[in-house]
Amino acid sequence: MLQYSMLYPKQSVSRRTVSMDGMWKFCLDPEGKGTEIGWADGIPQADLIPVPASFQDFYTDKDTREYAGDLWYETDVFVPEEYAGKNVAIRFGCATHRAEVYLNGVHVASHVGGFLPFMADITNVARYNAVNKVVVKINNELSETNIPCGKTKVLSNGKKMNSPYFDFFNYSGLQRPVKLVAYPKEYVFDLTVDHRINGRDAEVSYSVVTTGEHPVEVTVYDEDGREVAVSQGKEGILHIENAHLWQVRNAYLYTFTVRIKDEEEVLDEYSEEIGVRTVEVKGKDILINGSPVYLKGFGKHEDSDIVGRGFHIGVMKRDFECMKWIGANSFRTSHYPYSDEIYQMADREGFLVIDEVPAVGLFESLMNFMEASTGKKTAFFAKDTIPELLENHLRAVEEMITRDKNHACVIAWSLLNEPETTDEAAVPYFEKVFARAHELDVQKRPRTFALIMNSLPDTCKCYHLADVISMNRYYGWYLMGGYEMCDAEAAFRAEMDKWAGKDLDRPFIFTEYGADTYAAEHKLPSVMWSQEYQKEYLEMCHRVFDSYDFIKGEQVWNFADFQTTEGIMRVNGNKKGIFTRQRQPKDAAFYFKERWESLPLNHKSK
Ligand SMILES: O=C(O)[C@H]1O[C@@H](Oc2ccc([N+](=O)[O-])cc2)[C@H](O)[C@@H](O)[C@@H]1O
Repeated sequence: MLQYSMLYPKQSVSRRTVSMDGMWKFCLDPEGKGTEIGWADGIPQADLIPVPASFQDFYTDKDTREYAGDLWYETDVFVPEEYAGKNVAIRFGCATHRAEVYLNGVHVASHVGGFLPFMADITNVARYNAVNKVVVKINNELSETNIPCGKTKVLSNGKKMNSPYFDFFNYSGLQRPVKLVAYPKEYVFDLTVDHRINGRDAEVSYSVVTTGEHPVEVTVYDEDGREVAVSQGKEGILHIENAHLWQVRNAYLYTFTVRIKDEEEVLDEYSEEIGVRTVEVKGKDILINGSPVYLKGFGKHEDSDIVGRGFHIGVMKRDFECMKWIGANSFRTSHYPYSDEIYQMADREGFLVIDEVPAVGLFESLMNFMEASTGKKTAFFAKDTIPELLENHLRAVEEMITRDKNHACVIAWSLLNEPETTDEAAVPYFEKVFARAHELDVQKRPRTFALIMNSLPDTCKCYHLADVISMNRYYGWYLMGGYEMCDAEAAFRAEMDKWAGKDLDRPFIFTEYGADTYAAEHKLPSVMWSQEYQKEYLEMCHRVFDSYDFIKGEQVWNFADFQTTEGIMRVNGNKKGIFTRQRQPKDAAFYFKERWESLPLNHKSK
């Protein structure tokens, strides 16, 4: 069985989960000698550090914050006697960017890719009714053979440094919850659902994978706990009469319970909350339950003070409250799949999510700036690193879709952010990635990728593969900013006119547009970086959006200010937030609230 294909860990009559979050031992390994000198058995001189969290922002010295290389975590976990005879595993929400896991000195798991969960099966290695030592070796170096892309430099003092081909800070470590899980030998390994609406009723086709031959029963309960459908067998169709559909910002979640039965005995039971809805692209529209929607929302990051990219349940709650207040209905998980809990909350709150794989930096340049807008070619897809990169990319697509396929909130897969698309060599690479997503998703959700500034109607070789065309555009910021705004608008319209001329009969959305804004800066008349300029810039973009009927969404960059690599293009972070990093509104937030509360859900469609 695949290590990564797993249902989110939950308790039930047959399953146990115990949180392993808390203070773990932690140390850096700049010489990369830990494995050789036996750290798998236990790490030396360890500091204590919170899990989940990025390690970088706790410390007060730069060498730690900027550290590139191996880092080690260790904790003790008590495995109860009652788990003996079951499958026992440790589930890591993520380990950024690659990990080796040891239990009592024995290697139990490896994982590459920093933003998706994996399991370490410890059934045969664990000591039962005893304390067990868990050691995790993580490496946070960037390369061109793994996503996200970048490189590792060595400075003249011998220290390594990450040099990302993207702007967000390379936060790393055990950034998401870690859980000890126990489940029966014969267990529910996977559940997949697909929805069809039939008048007032819904038909949910499902398939269940188990590790044994005993019969399977699937029961659906409504929000009041009433049984509304039941079906026998590993595959089948659940008929829900008078179905309560999951709607945008008006969610309804049924509980789907899968039971493996031996006569009357329940061998395993697993429940998941699932919204019943359909997603489809038809002509220039994105349809949810057959009705057109206009996306209003954000590109986001998992990013906050102190914990960095670490999952924090309070930050998640505040983000959703801010998004509800402002009248948003959607977000993109730029530039990596987020922690599971965020999709659960989006399901509950009725948000539409564009789920993005960590394929960012597929364009060689320092932080992706400037050069990208000049039309520079880096022949990225012609490099000899491409076969290995593709393999890692395809696996991330597979792990993301496997993890997120049942979430009602997920309405599209974003398969790359701002790759180089001006070279023919990109085409076969894109074809493989797009084909894999289509093949893996039974719901056949629309696939997209975010087009960088120089991916233009006459230069982009890959847009034909996207079911929804997602544009990242910075006219009036990176191009023709400030007093040149009138030319920026003209150039923006000229590009959109060319797209219109192609008559693609497909929806376009804006997945990025934005202007860096210092929350403390006011200026009349405006200058770039002032709050007044951010609003003028946004008004210009919205004038353009509102002029084209095929534009079916706007996700401004970014929800909040976020930490980046330092450099002359960033003032201690990217300041394009509509909210500050502390999640307080800039002036533009009030402007968005007014606009989004007045735009109907079917804006520009009938
Ligand atoms: O710069 C930004 O704020 C954001 O824009 C995007 O990157 C660009 C950078 C420069 C240019 N350009 O020079 O045209 C275009 C795009 C990235 O997707 C995003 O991660 C980043 O934070």
